[in-house]
Amino acid sequence: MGKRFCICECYYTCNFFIKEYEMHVKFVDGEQFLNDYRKILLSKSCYNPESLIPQLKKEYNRRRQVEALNIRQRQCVLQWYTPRHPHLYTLQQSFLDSRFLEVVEAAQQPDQTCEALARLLQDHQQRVFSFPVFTKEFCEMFVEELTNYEEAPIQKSRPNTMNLYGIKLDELGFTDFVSSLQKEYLTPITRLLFPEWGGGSLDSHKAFVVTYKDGEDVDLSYHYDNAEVTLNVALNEDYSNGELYFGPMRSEVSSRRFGYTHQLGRGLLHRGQQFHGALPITSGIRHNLIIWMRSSEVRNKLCPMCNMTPKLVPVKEGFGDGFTQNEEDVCTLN
Ligand SMILES: O=C(O)CCC(=O)C(=O)O
Ligand SMILES: [Fe+2]
Repeated sequence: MGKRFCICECYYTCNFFIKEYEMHVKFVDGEQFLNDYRKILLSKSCYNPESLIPQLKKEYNRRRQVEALNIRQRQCVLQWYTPRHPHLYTLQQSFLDSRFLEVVEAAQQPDQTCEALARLLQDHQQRVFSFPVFTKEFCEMFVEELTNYEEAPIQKSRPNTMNLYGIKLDELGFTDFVSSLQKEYLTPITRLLFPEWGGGSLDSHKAFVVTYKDGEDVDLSYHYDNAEVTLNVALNEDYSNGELYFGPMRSEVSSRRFGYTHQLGRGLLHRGQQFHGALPITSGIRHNLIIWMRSSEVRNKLCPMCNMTPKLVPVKEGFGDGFTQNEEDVCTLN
């Protein structure tokens, strides 16, 4: 039976990020917004919450048209953008660190256990693991490709509401690359490390590159991802500070924190619902590849963004937000 990818209806009104006040809000209209948030905004010294409404309205309208915009953007890239390194767009084993290939092979052994595999990885705290992913040569060429795209006179959409700078990899044409990486190399590992988060049934992703740079974004607020499992790979290291820090899972209460310093080519795997943030960089530019990996089996039961049974809205192209619906259940009005 065919499956259609979907978003949850909450996408249209929930989790609008207000960077100045580091807040996620619900936005249906100005009246609801002021009723719900005036007090809390005042407590954060925001004396004119009305002034936030235009930017929220703009985001509300963008989300209503996002599918059409994405399709148009991709067509524009296909028509106008000349890749600097075309061979990078198809994943090749030579891009991958030999130690990563060894881990993948070990993970595929019939009797492999989570504990034995975890011993081959660097086990930080709270089930956050790291291991080499890409070669230095690949990272350098990939950053050249991203910079070339960034400089091309084409309008770009931004990764998500929290990251205002960076590149969406679907738009640039890396969807198949990321799907192969997820299916052939990462799933054998996540299947063992995160079984309860659909590590063995990851069936879609949202991948982007975050860029931190003086004068643009320099850090990232504390948050959890719209993902079951996240891979975060450092693509360069010529910058200072900008460490990642982790807190508890969304469902836990704990003030425990630990930090992680990125290393070129090294990837970090963590559960999407584990709180984390990035400290400010103080010089240079930091590029990281982020893959939000999704399991429809898990998220179809509970939307991680509204924490309710998702209200499914099918999309025409792409993975939506990783929810699925049986083709025959899709209600077609046109
Ligand atoms: O900057 C980083 O290393 C983390 C980025 C991140 O957590 C995200 O984009 O979801
Ligand atoms: Fe994140």
